[in-house]
Amino acid sequence: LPDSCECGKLSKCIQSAKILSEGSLQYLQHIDKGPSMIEANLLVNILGIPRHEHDNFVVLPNDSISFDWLPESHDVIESSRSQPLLTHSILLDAAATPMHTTRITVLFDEINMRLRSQYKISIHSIYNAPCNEMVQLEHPGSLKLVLACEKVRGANCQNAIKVDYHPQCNVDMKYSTRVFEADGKGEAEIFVAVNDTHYEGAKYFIAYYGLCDSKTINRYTKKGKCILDMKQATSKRFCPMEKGDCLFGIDRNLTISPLMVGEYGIQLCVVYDPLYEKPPIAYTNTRILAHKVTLASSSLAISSVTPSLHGTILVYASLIILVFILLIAIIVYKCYTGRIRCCRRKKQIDRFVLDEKCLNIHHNHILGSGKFGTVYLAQLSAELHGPVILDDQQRVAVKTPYDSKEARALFMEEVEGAKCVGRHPKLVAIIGTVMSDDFMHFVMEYCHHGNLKEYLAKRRNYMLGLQNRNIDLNAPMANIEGVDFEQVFTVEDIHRIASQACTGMAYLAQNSIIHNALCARHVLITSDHSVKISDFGNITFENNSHKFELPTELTKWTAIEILKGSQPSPKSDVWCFGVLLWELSTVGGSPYHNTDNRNVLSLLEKGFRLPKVDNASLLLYQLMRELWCDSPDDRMTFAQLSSRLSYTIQQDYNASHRFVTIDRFAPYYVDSEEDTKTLPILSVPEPGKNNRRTSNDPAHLLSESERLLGFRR
Ligand SMILES: Nc1ncnc2c1ncn2[C@@H]1O[C@H](COP(=O)(O)OP(=O)(O)OP(=O)(O)O)[C@@H](O)[C@H]1O
Repeated sequence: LPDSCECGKLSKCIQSAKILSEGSLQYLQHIDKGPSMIEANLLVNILGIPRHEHDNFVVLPNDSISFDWLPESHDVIESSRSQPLLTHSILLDAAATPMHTTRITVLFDEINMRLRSQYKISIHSIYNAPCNEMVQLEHPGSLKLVLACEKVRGANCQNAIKVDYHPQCNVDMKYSTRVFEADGKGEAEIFVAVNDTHYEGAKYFIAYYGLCDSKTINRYTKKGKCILDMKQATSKRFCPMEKGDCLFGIDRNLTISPLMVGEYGIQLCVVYDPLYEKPPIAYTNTRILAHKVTLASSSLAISSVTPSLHGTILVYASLIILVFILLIAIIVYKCYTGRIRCCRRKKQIDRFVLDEKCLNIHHNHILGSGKFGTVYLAQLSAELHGPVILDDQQRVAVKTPYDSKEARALFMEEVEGAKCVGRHPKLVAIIGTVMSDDFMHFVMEYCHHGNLKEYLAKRRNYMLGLQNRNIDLNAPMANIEGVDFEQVFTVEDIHRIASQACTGMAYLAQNSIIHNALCARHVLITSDHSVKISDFGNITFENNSHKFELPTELTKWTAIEILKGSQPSPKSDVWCFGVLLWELSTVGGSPYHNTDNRNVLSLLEKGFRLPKVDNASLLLYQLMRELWCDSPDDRMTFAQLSSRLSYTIQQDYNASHRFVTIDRFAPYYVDSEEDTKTLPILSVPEPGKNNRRTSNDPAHLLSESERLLGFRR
């Protein structure tokens, strides 16, 4: 410590803190916290925090400490479990213990308690009581904790927690294939060769195999990824060679019978845990990446299929062709008898092309404008029965690019992105395009309440109006005369919108699509107040080396690793989702509202995060913080987030007041008007506009940002 360390300057004095590499599980008890929930109290000892004359550091609950399990990313059975939850931490008397000790209480669901063994406890900040100072640790100290039987004081080892290593998938393997005839049917065998020496200590292997679903097309390579749908996949377990006591013998061939034309996929996992007697459960709604087994569609289907199978295939193929011809005949007949009058497609090349005559654009009704185009209200001809059910007025939204080469290029990106993502109830659906040399129109579902950012601002202003009239809707006998409940916003609305947006994002992630621009402005609200994710102009695909260009206007939503130059992943969308949750909780506040884009990364690197706000419960804020972990690997997936959200909503249901509260003086509303607008790409910024907010003095920037982010000075 430098001599000059004083109160108020401690954050500069403290470089890092270590935590004792062991924790102790003090006691374990069943507390009735709902079905199958177990509450555990853990003692955490902290070592190595530098001492100081004012030294009396403590770890405060919530923000300063986090508790994570260490899941394995390729774990096939992980997604449907809920994570352990840090419910509270209590400071123990620091003076009475030789080390700084804190007690935390963690809520496990019973399955996790039985199966999971490794957790990480991280201390992010410490509190110095005499100085009334929160000190952010530059490198959060982390403690890896194994919940092993002997660490549970007073536990009966027979019944204590099992140390468990989950199956690890994506195992190196080689396979060979054989096709043969059995009982007049075609059969195939896949022989798996695993290099056992790599997997010493393996209890057994488990292979999942079945028909390969290659629907997820990589935009750049145009090839599909092989994905196994666990609803249809079969599993088989086999043992490493030498294991005499293996229950399942040593044959490693997977028999596929009867053989069907198509590609097959195989995924191999290794199980180490001696206590893991049963094969891992593969939940039926899980889809896992698999190696493609090429024999099925080429060698097997064409050259090796037996005559009887060949016959069956021929019969099926002829039937399909017949049905197809019949369908075409019906469509042609309907077209010529005038039932599909308007939108007979000229070309069949692009299924999204619409006839201009089908579209009546209301040029005087602008829904909004963005970076590269204007969105108008329009109507489709009543005769057009597209894939999307429209309202009774057949209303749609039509985007038209500004008149510039750059705007048209961005417009085309968005159209291509929208075609790529496919259809999902929580995504704005593309209805079609109308293109000519003179104009370009992108026709999409109409969302009556517009974008979420403006939707929130409208409700916030209405509720401020109620406050002006001294109406407190949360008061037991509130005067609700004249209150328009369409215009108020509830805590339940926060939860509902968050869950619906999460469903849409989970669909994208499941299809390896990264949105890259998730924020309240890009979420639209329909006439029945449900959510649709929009703006697919920035999408990329997982594991794609294509250079990603960060949209600068989204810096404040962008994940830390992307700001540092890494490639995006679904986990970077998870970060954006955290910011979206914050926007919801502030009812449309602007994140880091008074911080210049250029300074966001350095603040995040220092560990600063958006502060907790009143409408977010502790649980919800804890969840947001987990979405803003530095490392994408430490963030949960959208599938996990979805179950965490439902859990949080359930827990918050009784605790929270019904209507959101609005702090009219909250600083994050100051610029929100400005943030709802996006300037057209051709517009020239007002001179000196950016200079208004910031000072060039980095020290000033930091302290100002600290204050704005909610840290006490
Ligand atoms: N399908 C739709 N239904 C109703 N309103 C829409 C629809 N699409 C867009 N809008 C409105 O038009 C506005 C402008 O949309 P647009 O996509 O051009 O820009 P943006 O969402 O602000 O994003 P960006 O400028 O980054 O492209 C939106 O904010 C929304 O209010």
